[in-house]
Amino acid sequence: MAQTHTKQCQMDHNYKLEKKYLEMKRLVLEKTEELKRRDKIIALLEHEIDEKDGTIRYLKNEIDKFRQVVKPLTRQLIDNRRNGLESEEDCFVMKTPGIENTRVYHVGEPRLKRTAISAEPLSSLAQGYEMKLVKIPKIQKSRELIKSAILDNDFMKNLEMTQIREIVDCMYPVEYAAGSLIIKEGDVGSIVYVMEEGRVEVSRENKYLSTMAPGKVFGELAILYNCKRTATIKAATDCRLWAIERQCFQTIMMRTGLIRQAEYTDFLKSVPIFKDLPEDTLIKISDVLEETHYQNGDYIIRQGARGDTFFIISKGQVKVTQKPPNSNDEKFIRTLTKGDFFGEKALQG
Ligand SMILES: Nc1ncnc2c1ncn2[C@@H]1O[C@@H]2COP(=O)(O)O[C@H]2[C@H]1O
Repeated sequence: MAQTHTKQCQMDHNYKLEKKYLEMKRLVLEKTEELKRRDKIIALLEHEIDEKDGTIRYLKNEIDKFRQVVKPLTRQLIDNRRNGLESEEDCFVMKTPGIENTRVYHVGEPRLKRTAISAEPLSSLAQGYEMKLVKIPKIQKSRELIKSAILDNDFMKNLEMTQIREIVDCMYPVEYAAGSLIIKEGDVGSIVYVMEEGRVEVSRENKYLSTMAPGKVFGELAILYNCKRTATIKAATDCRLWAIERQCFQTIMMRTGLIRQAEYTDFLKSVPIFKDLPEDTLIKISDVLEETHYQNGDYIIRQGARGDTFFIISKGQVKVTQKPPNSNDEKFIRTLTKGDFFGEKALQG
C-alpha cells in the first residue's frame, strides 16, 4: 500500500516536472522568436541608419559644393563694394553667358527675384563663344544615363530640355585608368564629365570628400561659375566617362538664350507701349524679362503689398479687383489680357 502511494507521488512529481519542462520549452521558443523579431527590427533600423548616414553625407557634399561657388561670388561682391560699386546687381556679374537665362519657373513654384545678371547683352556675349556643335552618336542607354545624371545634379537640373538634349548630343567618350588624375583642384577647368562606368574619388587639400559612381556629373562648377576647379578628382577604378568642352557647353547655353531673346523681342514689339522703342532697347528689356506662370485663381499682386515687379501679360487673362477701405469685399475693376501690363509703379522705384 505504502509502495503504491510512493509510486503515485513519484508519478505526480514526474508529471509536474514534465509539465514545467514543457512550459519552459514553450517559453524558450517564444523568447527565441521574440529575439528573432527584435533582431530583424534592429537590422531594419541599422539599414535605415546607414541610408540616412548616406543621405547626410550626400547633403553635406552638396552643401560643400554650394559653399565653394558662393565663396568666390561673395568675395567678388565684397571687393566690388569696396571699390565703390553700390548696386548689388552692378557688382554681381556672372561671367558665364546664357547661364542666367537657364532658370525655368514651374507652374506653382514661388517666384524668386533674379540674383545674378550679366551686365552684357546676350548678343555681344555671343560673339566669340559660338562654335559649330559636333554631335557624337551614342546608344540610347548612354543617352538616358547622361540625361538622368544632368537632371540629378542640383547645378544643372534647371537647364531647359533642349539644352540638355544638345549636351547629350555633343558629349564625347573618354577613358581613364585606375589611379589617374582627372581634375586637379585649383586648375582652370574646361570640361564637364558624366560617369558611365567606374568610380572616382573626390578630395580637397588631400582630404577625402566622397566617392562618385556611374550616373553622376562632375566638373560642372568651374564651367558654370567661371571659377577654378574646387576639388581634385581621381579615378578609383578604370573609368569610362562622357565629356563636353566649356566652349561647346557655352554655345548651347548661348543659343537657347539668343532664341529666347528673339522670341521676347518679338513679343515686346507686339505690345503697344513697347512697339515704337528702338530695337536695342527692346533687346535690353528682353534680356531682363523672366517668364512666370500662374494658375487660375492665383494672386499675382496683393493690394497693399510692396511692388517690385512690372508684369506684361503674354497669355491668359488677369482680373483686377480692389477692396474699398473698411470692407472685406473685393470689387471687380477690369480684366486685362495679352499685351496689357500692370505693376508699372515698380519701374518708378
Ligand atoms: N564636396 C564635394 N562632393 C562631391 N563632389 C564635389 C565636391 N566638391 C566639388 N565636387 C566636384 O568636384 C569637381 C571639381 O571640379 P569643379 O569645381 O569644376 O566641379 C566640382 C564638382 O563637380
